[in-house]
Amino acid sequence: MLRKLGSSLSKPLSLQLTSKIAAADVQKRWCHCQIQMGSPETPSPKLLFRQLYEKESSTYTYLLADVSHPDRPALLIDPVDKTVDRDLSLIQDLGLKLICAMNTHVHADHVTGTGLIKGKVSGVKSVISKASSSKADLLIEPGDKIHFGSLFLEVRATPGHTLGCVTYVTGDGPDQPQPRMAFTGDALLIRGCGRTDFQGGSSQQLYKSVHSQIFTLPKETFIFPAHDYKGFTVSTVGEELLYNPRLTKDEETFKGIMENLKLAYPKMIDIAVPANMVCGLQDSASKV
Ligand SMILES: N[C@@H](CCC(=O)N[C@@H](CSS)C(=O)NCC(=O)O)C(=O)O
Ligand SMILES: [Fe+2]
Repeated sequence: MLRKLGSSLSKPLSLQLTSKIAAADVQKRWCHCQIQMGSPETPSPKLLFRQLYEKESSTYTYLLADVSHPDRPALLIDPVDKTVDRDLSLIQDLGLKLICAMNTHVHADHVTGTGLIKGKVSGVKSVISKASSSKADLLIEPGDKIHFGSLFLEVRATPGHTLGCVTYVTGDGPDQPQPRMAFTGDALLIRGCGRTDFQGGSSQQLYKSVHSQIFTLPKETFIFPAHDYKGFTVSTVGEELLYNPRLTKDEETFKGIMENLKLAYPKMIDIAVPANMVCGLQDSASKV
C-alpha cells in the first residue's frame, strides 16, 4: 500500500504558476497573511497551512501545501460540498496544485466536497480509509504515508466515532513541520470527542484510539479537529490531556458520559452518510 500510494502521488504535476516572479510574490503574500492570521507558530517554512470553516455544520477544512516544491502540491482535508468553490478559489489564488481531497471519516452531518472537487479539478485523488468501506481513489490504511512534495501525512486508525475514522498526522523527521499537527476528524474534538451512538460507534474503541494513537504524540502536537461548536480553533495534546472533560476520565466514567450525551441525530444523516460513501456523489459511484 505504501508503495502504491507513493508512486501514485509522485507523478509529475503540471505547474500552475507561469513565472518565478509570480511564485515569489505568492510566497511573500502568504507569509504576511500567516503572521496576520495569528496561526500557530510557523511549523515549517515549507508548509503553507490554512484552517477553513463551514458555518452550517461547524466543520473545519484544512489546506496544506509544500510551497518549497516547484509544483506547490496541496492536500485538502475534510472539504464540505457547500464551500468547494471557496476552497478551490483560494487554492488558485495561492498558486497551489491540489493533488488529494481527503476525508477523516464518513461524515454524518454534511456532504463531503471530495467528489465535486474531482469533477472540477483534473488529477485530484479522493482519499478515505479502507475500513470505512467507502469508494475513493485511494483507500488508506494505518501506517500509510500521503506525500505532498517533501512533506507527508501519516495515517493513524482512530475508530470509535465511526469504524473507519482516521487521524492524519504530519510526518516525524528533521524536514517535517514541528510541532507536529494531528488532524483528528471527530475522534478528538477540543475539550470533547465525537459521539459514539451510530455508524459503528463504540465508546470503548474511541477511548482506546485516543489514548493509544493521539495522546501518545508529543504534548506540543497541535490538535486540529473536524468540528468545533464553541468557537475554538486549535488545541494541543498536552492541553487535552489536562482539560478534556471526557477523555481525562477513566474508561468506565467515559463510557457513562458517552451513553448520556442525549444529542439529537444530525439533521442531514440520511442524506450525508450514503452520499459520503461515494465521495458525496450520491448516485454516481462510477465517478469516484
Ligand atoms: N447538530 C448537528 C450535529 C452535531 C453532532 O452530532 N456532531 C457530531 C460530529 S458530526 S458526526 C458529534 O460527534 N458531536 C459530539 C458532541 O459532543 O457534540 C447536526 O444536526 O448536524
Ligand atoms: Fe462525524
